[in-house]
Amino acid sequence: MAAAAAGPFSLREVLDAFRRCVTEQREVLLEPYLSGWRGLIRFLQSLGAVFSFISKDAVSKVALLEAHRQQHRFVSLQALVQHELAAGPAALRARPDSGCRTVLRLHRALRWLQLFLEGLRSGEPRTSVLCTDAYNASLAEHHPWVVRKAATVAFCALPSRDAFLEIMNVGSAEEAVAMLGEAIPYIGDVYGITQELFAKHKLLDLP
Ligand SMILES: CCCCCCCCCCCCC/C=C/[C@@H](O)[C@H](COP(=O)(O)O)NC(=O)CCCCCCCCCCCCCCC
Repeated sequence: MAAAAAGPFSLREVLDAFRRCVTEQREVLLEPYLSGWRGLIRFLQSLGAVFSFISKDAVSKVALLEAHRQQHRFVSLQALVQHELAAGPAALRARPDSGCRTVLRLHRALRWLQLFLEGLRSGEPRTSVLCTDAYNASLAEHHPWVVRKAATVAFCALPSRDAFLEIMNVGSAEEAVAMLGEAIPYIGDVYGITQELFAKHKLLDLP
């Protein structure tokens, strides 16, 4: 898979990617955005086969966006949205493979990530509880019952908080928590800009 880089996951690369995302003009750059997602997917894949139905969906969405990015040479999320909106809102809503509806799915997952990382940082030891709470406050309302059920079952297989902090590969638990504190605002910034962009163009409910 071209999306996967070699070597073990490190939270640092995800932090770096999301840090590179936002320009001075408050645009979201697609290349680091998709790199950040590739890093997250690699992490998810390292957690085992129970999560493969989730990582497969994320992989296909990142691949679709990467193809759009290369085909149209989009630099930013704003350019992608503008390009797809030019065909008219009705045409955009009718496209099951649009970049906008695909970004929207990842965007909702980014909110999950933000909440989950905040939870990890807070010290709650039960990662499955953190994960379920973050999911219920973000993605769950957009998923049908069967997906919610499968997700909730998978969350029970999550490693403990200590194991989680360790596989982030940034050193001690304290260092991992410190890096979470650094990463969360960057992720929140990308989330906030995307949310505003999609709200402005009434794209938050794209089917
Ligand atoms: C660490 C535990 C990981 C738990 C992941 C939590 C998110 C749970 C998502 C469950 C999605 C189930 C798969 C199916 C999804 C699709 O139905 C659904 C709708 O798509 P459609 O409109 O094209 O049909 N897709 C989505 O909503 C997009 C889901 C994307 C999930 C990406 C999750 C990446 C998680 C990365 C974990 C990294 C943890 C990092 C800690 C340092």
